[in-house]
Amino acid sequence: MLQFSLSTPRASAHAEEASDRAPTETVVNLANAVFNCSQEAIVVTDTEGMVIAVNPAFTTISGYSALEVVGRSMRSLQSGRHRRAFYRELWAHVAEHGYWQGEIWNKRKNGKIYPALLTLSSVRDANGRVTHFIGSTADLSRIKKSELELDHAAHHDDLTGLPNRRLLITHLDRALHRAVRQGAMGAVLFIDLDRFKLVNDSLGHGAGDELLRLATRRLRESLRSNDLLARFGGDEFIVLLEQTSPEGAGIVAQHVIDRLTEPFLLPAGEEIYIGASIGISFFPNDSSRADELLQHADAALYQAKSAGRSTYRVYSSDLTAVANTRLTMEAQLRRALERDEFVLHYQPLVSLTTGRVFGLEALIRWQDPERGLISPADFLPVAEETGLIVPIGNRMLKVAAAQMKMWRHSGLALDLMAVNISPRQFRHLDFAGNLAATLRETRLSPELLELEITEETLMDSLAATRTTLAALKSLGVGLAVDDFGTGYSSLAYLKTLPCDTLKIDRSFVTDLGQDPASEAIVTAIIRLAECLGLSVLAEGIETQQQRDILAASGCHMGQGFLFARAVPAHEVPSLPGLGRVP
Ligand SMILES: Nc1nc2c(ncn2[C@@H]2O[C@H](COP(=O)(O)O[C@H]3[C@@H](O)[C@H](n4cnc5c(=O)[nH]c(N)nc54)O[C@@H]3COP(=O)(O)O)[C@@H](O)[C@H]2O)c(=O)[nH]1
Repeated sequence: MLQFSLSTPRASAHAEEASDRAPTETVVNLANAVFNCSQEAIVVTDTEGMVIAVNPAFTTISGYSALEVVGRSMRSLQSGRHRRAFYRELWAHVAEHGYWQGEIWNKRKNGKIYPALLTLSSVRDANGRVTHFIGSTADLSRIKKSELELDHAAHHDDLTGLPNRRLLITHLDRALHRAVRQGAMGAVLFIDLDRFKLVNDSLGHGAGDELLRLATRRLRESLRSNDLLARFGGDEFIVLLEQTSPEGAGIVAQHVIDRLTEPFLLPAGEEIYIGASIGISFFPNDSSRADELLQHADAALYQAKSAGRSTYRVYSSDLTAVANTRLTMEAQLRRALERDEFVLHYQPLVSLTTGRVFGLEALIRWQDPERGLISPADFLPVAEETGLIVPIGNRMLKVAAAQMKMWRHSGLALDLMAVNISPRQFRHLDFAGNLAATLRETRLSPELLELEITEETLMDSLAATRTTLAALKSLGVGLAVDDFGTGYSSLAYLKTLPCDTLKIDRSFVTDLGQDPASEAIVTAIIRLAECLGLSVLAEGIETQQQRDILAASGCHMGQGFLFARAVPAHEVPSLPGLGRVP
């Protein structure tokens, strides 16, 4: 162990003070202990920079033993990363202030360069003459590594490793400046995975995460190495293309869609089909602000989704108006939900042979205080798109169940309350639990409630549908396939679902008596229902002729304007054909 006694003026003064209280030998021993036990590398040089002593921490950090460096010039230990001017300034500071502190690059014996915090002090004798220099360095490699890791974590997405929204904005800002400077065109592609939420909701978040990783890989493979791919959040990705053209961006968008439309094989063996919709905005033409460009691409994405998904759309200024309307509508729907402005109207379900009203279909309306009664076609698409349909639908389910309970209690001869369930509501993880709570709260017998689920929703994700239907069925409610005939039902699959009723879509009923093809389809649906042991009900009956054809073909239940339009709750007790329990 090297022995070294500190002898700076301050140290001397302290030593003298201390000598009044403790023997000088003790102070020297303490100084030795500090020198030898310090975790910082300490190097003592003479005024020419020749190393006189180093402590054990120096050996640990640098890899040099004391024997290897003592007697050598400090210069031989420099990293070579700093210019001469840097050292000139450093020594000038030491000369003026007696010390210098700052970050510096050092070199280990194995040649590796590492960052260190150096404190360099001059040591003066009793006459104020500089006798030595002491350099004390703390190795900053670990701290720097943590800083880098933290920086990476703050700017990248954990799951996919892609740049996150923050880093994207930084890149987009720079790309915008470059485009303006160079007079070039760039594009922002806003990508949303189609049907991703369905996978997440039905197969769980683990499967969803895996799908996002696989999708990321495909996206990377679809792009050039200098295109930026970022995860914007959830199932949304952004691609930033520089030096491109409308044709070029269109080709990239189509290629991305094609690649994401190919099936994905999850590790658990499920084969998943998703696809993607893309909105494109161009810079600097559409905007020279990053946030606006993203908004524009998002508006175009909305158009792509509305156009049937798995396609792309390019932003045009008219889209801003459309997006604004959608945003306004979303805010209005939220407020309407808070203020309880959604109401149900009820359309009678009628026996085609006797004309008796045996049930009701609950149909939502928005009672806006200023605009009056708003039809579901005008607000349900936005409610579905934004997910607001879940709380709205659940509220309506509860209102319908409570109302049915009350009407039954008051003696109305009603055997069925049919309620429409939206695709998103049906796929929501908590749907069956919510329904169970509604049945408990309203104390309605479950067999009096029938859930109408469209054929399209049922055919969307077969495995998940089966699980949800089984959960609903176990609660004892009835299940009807709504708009039957408009989807692409696999009859083999339909046979295995626990459904009770097929509702023939209005489009086939409308043409009855005029179009033999519609008559043939309706007859086929009625026969199919018979074979599957299901009830059949025809929607949209408007004429006596339609009613007669349906009844003659074996369909004995129906609804439509011929009998009654949907009416507010207070009109239900006086509906013609609605009896009372004797
Ligand atoms: N998720 C939910 N969806 C709902 C809810 N309430 C309604 N809806 C869906 O909105 C769509 C439009 O509904 P609406 O404007 O109420 O139209 C219904 C009937 O008024 C209409 N109908 C009934 N008979 C006739 C007829 O003879 N002619 C004619 N032109 N239209 C008629 O059909 C609609 C009922 O359709 P269906 O549900 O398929 O039985 C509609 O798709 C509703 O499903 C809700 O609470 N939640």
